[in-house]
Amino acid sequence: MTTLAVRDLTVAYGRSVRALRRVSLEVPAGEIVAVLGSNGAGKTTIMRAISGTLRFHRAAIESGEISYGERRLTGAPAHRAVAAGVVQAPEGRRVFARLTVEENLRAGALGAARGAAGRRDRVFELFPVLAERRGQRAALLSGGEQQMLAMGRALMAAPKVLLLDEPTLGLAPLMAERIAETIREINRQGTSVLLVEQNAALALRLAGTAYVLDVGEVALHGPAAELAASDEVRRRYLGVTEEAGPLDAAPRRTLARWSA
Ligand SMILES: Nc1ncnc2c1ncn2[C@@H]1O[C@H](COP(=O)(O)OP(=O)(O)OP(=O)(O)O)[C@@H](O)[C@H]1O
Repeated sequence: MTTLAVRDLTVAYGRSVRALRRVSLEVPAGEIVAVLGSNGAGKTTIMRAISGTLRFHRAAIESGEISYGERRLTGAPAHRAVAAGVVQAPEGRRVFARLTVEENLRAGALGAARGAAGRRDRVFELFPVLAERRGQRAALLSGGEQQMLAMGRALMAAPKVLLLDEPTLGLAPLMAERIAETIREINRQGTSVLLVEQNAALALRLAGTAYVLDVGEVALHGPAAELAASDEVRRRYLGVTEEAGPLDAAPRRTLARWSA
């Protein structure tokens, strides 16, 4: 079973902004792993480091390792990560606005042409609305549909590990819920998922394991259900106040701080 592993990763933008400090995390085969944290905590930077896109943001790995099974991905360019099976859905759902849905999907299969038709059919099964709109330009899709297309495009590269950066950002709750269900289904069909989310409640429901980043360091990590029950996570990331009182029926437990 192949694990995506990040070990002691330190990343800096230019010479002065150290965005990650000795971050370690693992995505075991078949799991959904969530990374939570407030603005600027370093969530996007982890994704960029794994997907080999730091260089486009004038950032570099100072120390540490990234590997997928036996393959060392530390500092590798994006195409090597993709070839290893580690694929990120486009950041900020950057679909090709002027291309049709189908053309966008075809673009995602570049480099993985064999079996592309079958994978496209699977994407259409996961997202029936994309099948209905296959001939339509991506610019005409709603925000949620564009997110579906971004995920569909990543799936066209036949990922073993799918990297998702804030897939529910800016979506209405119902649409966010549909995206969440699809992430679960993608995982059920055998793809591991590393999910970065500000929507901690949603991420903790989906994930088996979660990491909380705080100013570039892993502050907590452990089983998602335990994190969801911890006072600190509930207060800081789930918006639950101390005064929630008797109406607040969710289980409350004190969580020991895990070491990173
Ligand atoms: N292109 C960049 N140039 C310089 N500093 C950057 C750049 N991108 C991010 N940073 C800095 O790196 C740190 C981590 O940012 P990052 O975007 O990874 O956090 P994040 O947890 O994804 O936050 P958000 O939820 O706001 O996207 C922040 O201090 C941020 O200001």
